[in-house]
Amino acid sequence: MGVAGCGKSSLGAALAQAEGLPLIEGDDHHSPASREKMRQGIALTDEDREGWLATLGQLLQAHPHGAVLTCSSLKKAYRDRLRGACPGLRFVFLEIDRANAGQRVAARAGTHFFSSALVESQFATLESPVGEAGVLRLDALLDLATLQQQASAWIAAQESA
Ligand SMILES: Nc1ncnc2c1ncn2[C@@H]1O[C@H](COP(=O)(O)OP(=O)(O)OP(=O)(O)O)[C@@H](O)[C@H]1O
Ligand SMILES: O=C(O)[C@H](O)[C@@H](O)[C@H](O)[C@H](O)CO
Repeated sequence: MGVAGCGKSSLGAALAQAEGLPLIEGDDHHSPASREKMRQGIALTDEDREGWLATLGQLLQAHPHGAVLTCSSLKKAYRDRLRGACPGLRFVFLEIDRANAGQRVAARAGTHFFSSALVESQFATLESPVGEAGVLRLDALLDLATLQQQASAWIAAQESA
């Protein structure tokens, strides 16, 4: 979880591969209307995210042996919604600052639907999950291999506890 550009898709893919788990790419499940809004630089509302979160919850339930989901999960209510669908769900929070997120999103502007004009609204919407149970905060500026190792070590530690 985290704002646009924090590295959800990159870490999600690496973690799914390392853990031998299926990957659910949250961005693939936004409605066409939501994708168009984001392309135009219009931030999604709670209402826009409602059906999307319901779909993601159903996808988690369809993978009872586990899965890696990439999902911005910006507000506590969104995370609680997913926890409701999938008890035991844990979150890896990729924390990044505005400048670096803005740079990353701008750098891929030609190939990705997300408008860089929206980065500020992502930070305005973000409610930090730090302090909630089952959350690992990672520094999104670390290299991908290190992030994957830290996330895998956390998962292993929780499973042996
Ligand atoms: N750990 C990292 N170090 C350096 N660059 C990274 C790292 N993780 C991702 N990136 C780069 O940052 C950009 C955004 O990454 P990615 O698409 O994984 O983020 P995201 O959070 O899934 O973004 P979005 O949700 O907006 O698609 C990509 O160009 C990616 O290559
Ligand atoms: O809740 C949201 O506003 C969205 O999920 C965004 O975070 C983007 O889809 C994503 O980060 C861009 O790829």
